[in-house]
Formats: sequence, C-alpha cells, structure tokens
Amino acid sequence: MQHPLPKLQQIPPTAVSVGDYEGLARERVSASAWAFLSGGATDEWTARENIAAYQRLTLRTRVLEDLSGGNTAVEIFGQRFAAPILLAPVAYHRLFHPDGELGTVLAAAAMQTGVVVSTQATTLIEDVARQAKTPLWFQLYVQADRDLTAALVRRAEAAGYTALVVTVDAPVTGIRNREQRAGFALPSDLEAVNLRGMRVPSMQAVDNGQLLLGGPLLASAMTWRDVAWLRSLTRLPLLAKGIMTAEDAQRAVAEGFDGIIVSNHGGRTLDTQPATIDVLAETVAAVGDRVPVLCDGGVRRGSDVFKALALGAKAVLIGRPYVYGLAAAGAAGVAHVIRILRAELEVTMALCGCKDLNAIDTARIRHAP
Ligand SMILES: Cc1cc2nc3c(=O)[nH]c(=O)nc-3n(C[C@H](O)[C@H](O)[C@H](O)COP(=O)(O)O)c2cc1C
Ligand SMILES: CC(C)CC(=O)C(=O)O
Repeated sequence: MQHPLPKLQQIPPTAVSVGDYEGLARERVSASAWAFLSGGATDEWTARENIAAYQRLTLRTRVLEDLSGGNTAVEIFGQRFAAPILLAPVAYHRLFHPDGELGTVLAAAAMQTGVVVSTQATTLIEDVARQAKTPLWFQLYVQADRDLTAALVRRAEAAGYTALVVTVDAPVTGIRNREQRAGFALPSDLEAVNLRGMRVPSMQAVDNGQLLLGGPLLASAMTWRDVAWLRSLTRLPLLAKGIMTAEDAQRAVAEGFDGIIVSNHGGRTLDTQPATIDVLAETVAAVGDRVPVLCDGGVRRGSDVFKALALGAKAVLIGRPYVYGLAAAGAAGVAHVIRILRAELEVTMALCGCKDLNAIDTARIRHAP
C-alpha cells in the first residue's frame, strides 16, 4: 500500500528538552494512551530508577584537550550511524500520531539514526522499509506458532532490515496498574498489522481467570533452545534485548547472539529490577569485546548517553523520548528530539575533553557519594 508522505508540523519554540516534549505529548494524546506510553510495571519504581540512576552518576571533566576534528559517528555490524542513539522498538506508533511508524522513520532518516521496528507496529514491515532511507532493525516477539514467526523473520530480511532484535524479557506482559486503572485497550481502528491472521494468545498474566503457571502462554514461550533455530533462519545479526545479568549475557553470546541490549523494557515488565545503567558495567565485563553491548531505559539527556558509553555501551536506544516527539509534532518532533539529545551529547563530550566516542571511558565518570 502506498502511504502519503507525512506533513511536517510546527514545533513550539519553548520545546528545548525531552522533558518539554513529554509535557506536550501528555496534552496531545488520550488519557489511556498516555497511561500506556508513560507507565511502567506495578509501582513503577524501576521506570523511575532508570532515570534516577543516571542522575546519581556525575561527570569528571577534563580541560584543554585537543578537540579539533571530532565527530559522534559509530559503526555497528558494519552499519554507520551519525550518533550512538538509536530508536528502540515501540508498539503502535499510530496510537500516538496518525503518521505512525512512517513519521518515525522519515525523521530517523533525516537524522541518520537507526530504528528498531516493533513486531507490534501499526504499519506493515514492508511499508516501513519502503519509506526508510536509514538502517532498520526488526524487533521480534517469538510467537507461539513458530512457522508464523519464521515467516516474520523472512519478511523482514526480504524487505531489507539489517538486524534482528529478539526481545527475551517479556514471555508475559508486565502487570501495569496504571493501564488497568485507565482502562487501556487498543482502539478498534488500530491493529498490530504484521500479526494479522495469526493466532496470537494474549500476553496478559491473568487472562479470563486462567492462571499463568502451567498454562499455554508459558508452554509456548521462547527458550534458549530456540536460538539455534532462529540462527538457522537468517543471516542477519541477532541481538538479545532484555539482558540484565552477567550470566545471561555470557549465555547469550555462547548460544550465538551477535549483540546484547541491556534493558529492563523501560521498567514495564518486572518492577524492582535495577536501573539498566547500574548493571551495564557487569554485563560489558562479562562479554568483553566479543559482541557489541547496547543499552536502553531512562536516557533523557545527552549526558546520559555519554555516561552509558563511558560504562561500555556501544550505543543507546531511546523509547519514550522519541514517542513524546512523535505525539507532540509527528516526524518533526521525532527529529527534534534526536537533534536535542545529539546536541547535548556533543556539548558533554566537548566539556569532558572527548572529541570522539573512542575517547569516552570510565575515567570520565564519578559515582555520586
Ligand atoms: C509504549 C511502549 C511500547 C513498547 N513496545 C515495545 C515492543 O513492542 N517491543 C519491545 O521489545 N520493547 C517495547 N518497548 C520497550 C522499549 O523498546 C525500550 O526498552 C524502553 O522504552 C526503553 O526505555 P525508555 O522508554 O525509558 O527509553 C516499549 C516501550 C514503550 C514505552
Ligand atoms: C504490545 C506490548 C506487548 C508492547 C510492549 O512490549 C510494551 O508495551 O512494553
């Protein structure tokens, strides 16, 4: 299907930070969509802690370094990005703005940013790819029906996606009290179009009174045994998204993953997990330089990107921040959020004496007392 190009929207001149876009987004989406976007699991401690943990880390600036000729470029799996900030997979973009995923990839292309497209997108895998002028990675939720899962992988590869991000931390959706209170449900005119026609069991913990343990949902959930099968399906690099311990990081590499994303799903799956920035270093130490380690969760400032890189991340992904931009102003909002974070990263680098990403190391971080 051909989609018209998204129209660019006006950006208010007072929107100068991710926090400003959060405020605008809240005004522009329904109360239930807001609960889905901004909320986390149960008490939302982890969702808050992802942000707070970055704020506890302070910077050790170094002065009078030679800053000539620098840049923020990064290469991952031979793919070049203008900055180490990619867009994380987020379901249902059309819930937040009519341009949906097409608005997001238009902005990402303008900013030379990579996008991870969710299995639960509201635009077809192929239609997103046709619009994209930037590397797209496909996020895979392994479905109960493995043949249909294989079909998704083949479609993504055929459409030109350049990596497969396998989400491993959500065999069941977290319990989201805020969504429950707001009565969140996907509006009837929106659909996870890539799963059309598939028998998709509900990922809710307690569905129609049926208990989780011993039930069909977990019986068909992905396990380590599926990794070799995934590997046999595709030549694309495979990343495991949702690793939070050194043990699982080591196992993921041993089982054949080509990259790791340290993530607690933005605090949306299991509350009281630690902040991702607090487990990043142990994960990086566990895998060494065998595969790239990326991380997501709580990045709201360019200085947060700097801190994640200092603790060993190859790049970060942002989730809610760019969706705030999308909700506030469509593609223009997404591009502006990326621009803001990149400008903040560049200023942080310059003032910490780092002209490129290789110069950012743990000596630039001081843990708060
Ligand atoms: C509204 C929303 C929907 C999401 N949908 C998905 C998804 O479909 N697949 C997935 O792997 N992660 C999903 N995530 C998690 C993000 O990929 C990412 O891990 C998280 O948002 C990072 O935290 P941040 O929002 O603080 O940047 C979603 C997050 C949000 C906020
Ligand atoms: C449709 C949801 C399962 C997508 C997701 O991963 C999330 O909301 O965090």
